[in-house]
Amino acid sequence: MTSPGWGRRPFEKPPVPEDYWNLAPERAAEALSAGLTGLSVSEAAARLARYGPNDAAQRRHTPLWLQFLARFKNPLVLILLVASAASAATGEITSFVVITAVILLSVTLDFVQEVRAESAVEALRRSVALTARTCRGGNWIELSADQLVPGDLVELKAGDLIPADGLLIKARDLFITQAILTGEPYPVEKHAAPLKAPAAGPAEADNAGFLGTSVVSGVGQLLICRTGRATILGGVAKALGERAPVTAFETGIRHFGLLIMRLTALLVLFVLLVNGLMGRPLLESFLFAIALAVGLTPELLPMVTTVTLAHGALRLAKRRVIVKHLPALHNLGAMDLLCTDKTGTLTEAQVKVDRAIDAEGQPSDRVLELARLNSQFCTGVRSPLDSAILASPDPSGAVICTKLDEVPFDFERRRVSILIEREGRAQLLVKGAPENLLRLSNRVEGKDGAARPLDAALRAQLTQAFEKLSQEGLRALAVAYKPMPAGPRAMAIADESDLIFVGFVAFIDPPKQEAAVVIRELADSQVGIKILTGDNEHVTQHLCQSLGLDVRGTLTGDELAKLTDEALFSRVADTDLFCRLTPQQKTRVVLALRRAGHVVGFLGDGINDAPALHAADIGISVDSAADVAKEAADLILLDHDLELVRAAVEEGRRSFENILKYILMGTSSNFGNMFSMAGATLFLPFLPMLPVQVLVNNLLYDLSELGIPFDRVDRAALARPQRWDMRFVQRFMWTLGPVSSVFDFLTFFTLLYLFKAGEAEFQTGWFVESMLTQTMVVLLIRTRGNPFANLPDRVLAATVFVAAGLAVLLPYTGLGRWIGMVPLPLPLLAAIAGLAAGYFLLVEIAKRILWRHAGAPGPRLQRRF
Ligand SMILES: Nc1ncnc2c1ncn2[C@@H]1O[C@H](COP(=O)(O)OP(=O)(O)OP(=O)(O)O)[C@@H](O)[C@H]1O
Ligand SMILES: [Mg+2]
Repeated sequence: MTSPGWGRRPFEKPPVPEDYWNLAPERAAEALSAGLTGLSVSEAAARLARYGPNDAAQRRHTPLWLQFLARFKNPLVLILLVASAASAATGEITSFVVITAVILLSVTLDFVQEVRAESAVEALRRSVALTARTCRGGNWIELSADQLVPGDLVELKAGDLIPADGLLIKARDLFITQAILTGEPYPVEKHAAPLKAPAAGPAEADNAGFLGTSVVSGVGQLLICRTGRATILGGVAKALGERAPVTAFETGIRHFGLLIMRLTALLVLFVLLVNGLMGRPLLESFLFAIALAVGLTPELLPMVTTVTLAHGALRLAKRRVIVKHLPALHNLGAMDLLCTDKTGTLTEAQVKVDRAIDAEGQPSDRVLELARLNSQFCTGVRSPLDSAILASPDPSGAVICTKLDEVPFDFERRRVSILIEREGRAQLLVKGAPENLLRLSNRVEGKDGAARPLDAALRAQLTQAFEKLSQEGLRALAVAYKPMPAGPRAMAIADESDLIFVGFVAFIDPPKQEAAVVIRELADSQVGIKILTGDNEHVTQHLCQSLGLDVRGTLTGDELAKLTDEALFSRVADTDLFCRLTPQQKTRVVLALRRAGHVVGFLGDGINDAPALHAADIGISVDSAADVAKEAADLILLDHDLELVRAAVEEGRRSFENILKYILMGTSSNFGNMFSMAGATLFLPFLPMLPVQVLVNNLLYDLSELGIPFDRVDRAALARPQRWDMRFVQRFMWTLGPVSSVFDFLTFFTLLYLFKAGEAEFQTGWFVESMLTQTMVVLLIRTRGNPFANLPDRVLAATVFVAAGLAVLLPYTGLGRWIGMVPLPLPLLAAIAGLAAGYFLLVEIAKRILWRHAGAPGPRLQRRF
């Protein structure tokens, strides 16, 4: 609802050079006229006005009256404006007044509804917007990231998405993934020290942090130098965070719009031609043709779509689900496959240490002590495993040692290394996935503390011990260490070799029984589940067993790495468990599933889930997730509960169905009426309806449809994924359109030959008949089954009956007379009622046949990438 500021002063460029990373922090702060202690509240406000908000789109809020005026740029409204001017110029005051009223009413209606819907949704979106810890007026506060300005000071910690571009003024073991900028998947370490040699580009600027990159581990402080569009990423992506891909439903709606436009053009030309040949007055023919075009256009479609989606989003918000991106609801309605992670979704995420055992399988305090030191010093995202280790009883009491360095956890290595100094000796402590640690070890520590070689037999024995733990459903981490030479106080990944294996820490994480119930419900409504996890296959299989889920096929990351995309494509269908996946492999699986024609949802909360969240049709995350995951998601669950996903799927299907109702109405009843109107010009000696009457007719029809976004939806429509099927819409149109026309011609016949109606009476009679049938028929079309068993929502019932009632009463009022209507005799009204009843009966029969043959959701298209 905002557009780039119209003719207003553009935002200023930030006062630092583009290669500000070559400046010392003090120089940069000076250039920014800020200190290194943050801004005052008033200064920040002034800067926000000068440099603009920190979002890539940098939109100024357009005043409401300008937004309102902007609607008059719509071609349809322009045609109407021309028509009203033409009427005024030729003295057709009645037409002029009615057309103007129609324009004002429809524009206002549209505007008010959309503004209300969008501001409600915007408020929801803001409630889950990214925040940054910022120093303002000497206090550290959590601030919405779009409020940041050059000169602000921001704190960074593991899991954060960097909110703008800036210079690091503090950094401790700070590792940042810059894949989005440089394509480099591994995190790079950043320092607060000035660069030794000037850096040519951001890739070499090890002292700067950039918008959109994420903190893997460590902590830091960033002096914000450039915000919004002045950032590197902001310059590239005009609207960051707004997911551009159009949903299949949106494409469908566009095709539908084109179809209607073509038909309208044809019909209008036809009418103009016929009237011209028949020598009717030019202005009147023109106005009539215009009125037909207006009548045919589904002008409320954008409003109905937005209001329906917004209504769905608000209902979901009550159930604690936030929709960040409205069209995502379409995809939710179409989703037939949900990929999910394990921890927190299928388990309670209440991880506890079950036992710690040494290489011989005996309980060992030493293992726990080393694990605890490792967890205590690691600065990466606090994993539930670390929290569990730190929460377990401490047998050894506080050990006195200092941390020298760290190589943080990442999902490729699956381990954390900490270099410590203890009693004057340097030691490397490694904790991570057992397979990986066993591979890196060449010795084993015995009970006596002595290390002996790790031979093949011992290796097999340890692998077996690990598998046994996993099969019991216990997650396990291995612990290993290595004495380091005195001197160097730093370490690198290369040091993680020739380790001494010490033992395992095993964790329990109780399965979430409710999840199994929801998974079954999802299966009943035709949404399949696949589990994509970084954990190993034994634990995951055990978990599925204890939840009573039967799974077909398991694929591990190692196996997956050997498959080509084609081979993977042929395997995904009968594989339900994907284990030990790296973040990139999660993405590969999602893409393969999409290629197989599925509409794929992905639920995950970790940094490692972010790429797959992006790749899926619908990314779903939770409020407590890492920033990157939240940012990549379309849907945020405020509670980590699969039931919310089920509710969201239902809501997606509900909005699909309600939008479809409007479209089906437009293609059948409305289309049929306008079609007959054009046809009637062929043989009637006068216009079948006056242009103003057509416009009023259209206005009342619009009024009757206003309740559609709030309507109830059949159970049958919620029972399976909803896909846009243009062929079905067309079949609907070419069946119900003619049905409507048949009755229209029967009405003509009745009026002309049975009642010998004159021009005004004919036009009035037909107005009433067409209004009655057009509006009331929604009560039949809105449901796939028996309309008496599936009653409409109160709002829709009210709009329909008010519109129909107004249509019947209008001829008896002054207003009716003014637009050329005459009161209808009762027998004629009765005949019209009879005709309408016949029409409803035929529609009901045709509708049921159509739906019976509608078959499964639309064809599964193979997608190309
Ligand atoms: N804090 C940690 N220290 C050492 N190793 C870890 C740590 N956290 C995770 N790992 C290792 O990395 C593996 C993958 O991590 P994790 O299980 O969290 O992946 P995931 O894909 O997020 O799983 P899930 O589907 O359960 O969310 C773990 O199985 C474990 O071996
Ligand atoms: Mg996870």
